[in-house]
Amino acid sequence: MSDAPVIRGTDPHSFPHSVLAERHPALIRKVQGAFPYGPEQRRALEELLKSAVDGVVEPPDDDEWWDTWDVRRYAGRSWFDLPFLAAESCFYRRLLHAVGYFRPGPWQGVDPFRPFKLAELDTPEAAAELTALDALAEQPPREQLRALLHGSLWGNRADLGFRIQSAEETETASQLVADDTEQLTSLLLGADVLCLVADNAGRELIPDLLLIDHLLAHGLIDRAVLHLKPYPYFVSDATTADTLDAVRHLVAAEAAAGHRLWSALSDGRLALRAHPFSCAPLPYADMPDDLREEFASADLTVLKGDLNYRRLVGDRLRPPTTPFASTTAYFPGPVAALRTLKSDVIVGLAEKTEDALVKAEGRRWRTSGTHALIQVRP
Ligand SMILES: O=P(O)(O)OC[C@H]1O[C@](O)(CO)[C@@H](O)[C@@H]1O
Repeated sequence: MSDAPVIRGTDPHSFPHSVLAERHPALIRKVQGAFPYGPEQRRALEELLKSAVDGVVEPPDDDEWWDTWDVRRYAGRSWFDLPFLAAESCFYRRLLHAVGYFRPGPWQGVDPFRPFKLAELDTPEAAAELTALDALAEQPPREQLRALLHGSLWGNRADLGFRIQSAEETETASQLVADDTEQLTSLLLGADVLCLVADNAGRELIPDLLLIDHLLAHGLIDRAVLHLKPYPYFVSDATTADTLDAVRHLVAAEAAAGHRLWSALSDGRLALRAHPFSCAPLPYADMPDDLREEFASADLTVLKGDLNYRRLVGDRLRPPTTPFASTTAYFPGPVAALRTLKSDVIVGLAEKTEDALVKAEGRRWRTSGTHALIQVRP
């Protein structure tokens, strides 16, 4: 089914079009408001704003990322004509370039999204996550694991890019459209090494870290490898700096998990990775050999979030009943996806589930973030 249509934003009524035409400009405005950038950066951001709305892709000459991932070929084309995954990825690269993130100088390495990510850590929702841990300890072990998995899953709803467009945070109608929780729990209980491919910082990363801590602290796994982005990407995607912020936050909150995670990082039971491919505009099917070997050496890889899901199954409009197992057969080891639905891509649905969703909501269920899934390919 690799010839299923690639998702693009060409249709003005489509979801990708709305992301490119509305979400990206709103994000630039937010970034402009968050820092006292100098004239050069302000000019570059204004140019990007114009280009994002009605311009074309203009790769900067001094950025080799465009060559590394062969996306300079999109120069001169409308953002809306590009494959959606490439359009978004190129947009974030341009945004970082505009604020001088990669250029030697005082703004080098200053994450334009950091204020938003830090604010996430201080929300009542993040605090509630920690309070809930005490009550959880009273539950039977399998129930604890299930609750932590679901905490990590629903934490994925918390990305800032998504909330820029959908202001309301609907708690109603939340449901799993595919639920392999039992299979995932069994796989985790038999695993020594877990790879967790993180998605967002802040309110998503905290439950991810609590899950990892639980697995390590109870001896359910020996080692965890946490895959992060090497630099800011898709607004709230977690980097090493964000992970350290989250662990420091847990330590400051005097959560025992914070101290245990600190030790696990120090003694190597929790290892961090930041592979360049994590910010590539490509599906995981095209991953380089060293990353493939890394995933192959784990007993289980869990991919978090919508973007990772799109990259795992391919950013294409496949029939929703296409089996998850065959779509991910190329992945070099057991793999699981934990994702709230925030884009058109979906596979692995039962026919009656798809029918019921379409009947009740048309297409909205695909992108509203009110539905989620846990899918596993052992
Ligand atoms: O943080 P997540 O779960 O990867 O979601 C990010 C999603 O937001 C978007 O950028 C816009 O919806 C999607 O394209 C992307 O998949």
